[in-house]
Amino acid sequence: MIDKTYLATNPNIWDGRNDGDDYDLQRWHQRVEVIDLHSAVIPALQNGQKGIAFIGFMCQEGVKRNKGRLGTVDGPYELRKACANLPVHFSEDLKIVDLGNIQCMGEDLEGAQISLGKLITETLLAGYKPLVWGGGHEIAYAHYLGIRDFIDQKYPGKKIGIINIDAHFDLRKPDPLPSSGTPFYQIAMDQKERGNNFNYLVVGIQKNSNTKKLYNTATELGAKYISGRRITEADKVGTTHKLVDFIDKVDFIYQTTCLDVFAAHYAPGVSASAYNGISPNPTFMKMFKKIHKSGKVISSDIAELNPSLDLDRRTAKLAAALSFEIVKD
Ligand SMILES: N=CN[C@@H](CCC(=O)O)C(=O)O
Ligand SMILES: [Mn+2]
Ligand SMILES: [Mn+2]
Repeated sequence: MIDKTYLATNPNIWDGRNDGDDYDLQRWHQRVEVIDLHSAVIPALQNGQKGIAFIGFMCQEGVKRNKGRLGTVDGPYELRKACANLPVHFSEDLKIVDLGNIQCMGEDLEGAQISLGKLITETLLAGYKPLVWGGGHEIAYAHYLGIRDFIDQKYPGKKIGIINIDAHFDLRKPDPLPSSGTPFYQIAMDQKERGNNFNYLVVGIQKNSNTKKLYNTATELGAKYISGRRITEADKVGTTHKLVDFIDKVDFIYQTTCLDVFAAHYAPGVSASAYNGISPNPTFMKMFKKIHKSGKVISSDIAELNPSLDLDRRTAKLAAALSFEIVKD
């Protein structure tokens, strides 16, 4: 299953404060089992046991092709460090594994996307819920390939819905190459070829971050969106309705978060930082939890962490906080 793009995680990353071995004293670094797929297979889950699998996507080729600021290749490393000290607030029998990383070799983005997709399919087939840490938003096309192939094998005909929390549509047409700005266009074309609807909801869209052409493409492709300025308590009823309506119409959800959806003071460590991005306040977090508690999310990722632009590890900690909500009971 693995090839030259695979790089196992150094178990030393998963280290931090140790308050003791009792379950209620533990932190993530005491629970995460690092698996080196060169010498081991994805561990089997017991009957009924739940599993979360962390995977890193060490890649910035898509951001480079999209003329962005480089640094996302180091995102997975910083994200693991930011998660290591998180307290354990999940059931004692939840299995958490770190399956390692897929790296982009040179300019071979397409090869890395295929490898990541295969690893995600295998992880899903083993019964785990993947949480993939990027990497630029080119992660999304790879992630989709992995989920699509899993659904084809296990649940043929079931509908995939994508919820992208992002300031951007990322619906550019490859010109000529795919990049971090094209993944959802690529997915839309693939779904079309298969005779399926493109079920895509973007949460956090900013007018000053997307051209008219991108809005038109979104309309043509039947994409739905919720503007960043609507993620407020005052607009809660309308946004919740839109969200629930989308969730109800699909069978499985792939949830992806592009960290540049957050305002620059919360998320300075991204290529396309935004002064007017959304806030990770309780209104947003409730919405985020609503998606993840729907029971339909089979896989998720967090993209665009660029540690070289981060301040005081703020963006990494925000990404860790989102990971915490995904993993928590
Ligand atoms: N993944 C990011 N996509 C954005 C980047 C915008 C920017 O760099 O300003 C896009 O292509 O629209
Ligand atoms: Mn974005
Ligand atoms: Mn994006």
